[in-house]
Amino acid sequence: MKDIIVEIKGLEKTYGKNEAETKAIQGIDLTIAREEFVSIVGKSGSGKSTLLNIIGGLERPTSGEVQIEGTNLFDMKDTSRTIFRRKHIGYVFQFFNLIPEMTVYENICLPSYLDHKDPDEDFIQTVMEKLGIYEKKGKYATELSGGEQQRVAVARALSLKPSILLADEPSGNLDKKNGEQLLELMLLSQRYFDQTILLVTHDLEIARLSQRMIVLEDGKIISDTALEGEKS
Ligand SMILES: Nc1ncnc2c1ncn2[C@@H]1O[C@H](COP(=O)(O)OP(=O)(O)OP(=O)(O)O)[C@@H](O)[C@H]1O
Repeated sequence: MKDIIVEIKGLEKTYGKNEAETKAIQGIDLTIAREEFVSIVGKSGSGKSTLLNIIGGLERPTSGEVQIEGTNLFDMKDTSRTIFRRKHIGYVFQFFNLIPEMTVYENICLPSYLDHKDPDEDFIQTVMEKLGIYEKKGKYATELSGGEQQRVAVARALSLKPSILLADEPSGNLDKKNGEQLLELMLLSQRYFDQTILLVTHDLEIARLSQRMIVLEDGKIISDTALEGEKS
């Protein structure tokens, strides 16, 4: 039995009340093994982002349990959860959320600064080299192309060596070529840094490159399929 890194039981998330009530997640049980690359697909409004945000500790479920590396994410205080998240989980958003007034290097080090830690310079250099952005280190985020900004966002998500990388439509704003390149980078990062990756995408071609595809509909898992993926 492989080591389990994410374990979700009886997850429910309801937004609003009465007529405005939306059941975004309706009873999800899910187990993810260490170093798995899982894609989450489904129509708009099926609950993909909500699920990812709950796993990432950004949103609290209405009921149910989320264990990350054996720790119950919502049993701890908000401040402890913030620290836990930074240590274990890297997040790549669709809109890269880079700080324009900071250089590439400073953006990548931001999670370390927030954690009052000295950035691991050697590790960050390796990540930048692997992602092909080392020579852009002193540039400002606004001086980069969309694909480069996305790679900076991935490097920032990796900077504290999280065991889990969550990515919400990371290729959503990129053209096909850059979207595929980003996927390759994520596969590379999975290999180099022994990561578990959860990727939300509406692009089935991209999802097919993962090792396991989960389909959501109306906040429920309607299929969960092992794929060949790229990793042997
Ligand atoms: N903060 C919120 N308040 C109220 N309803 C919300 C909120 N966030 C999401 N929802 C609702 O929950 C449902 C699931 O939304 P979610 O964003 O998880 O879907 P999604 O599959 O990621 O969609 P998309 O592919 O369009 O991003 C939708 O009906 C949405 O309108």
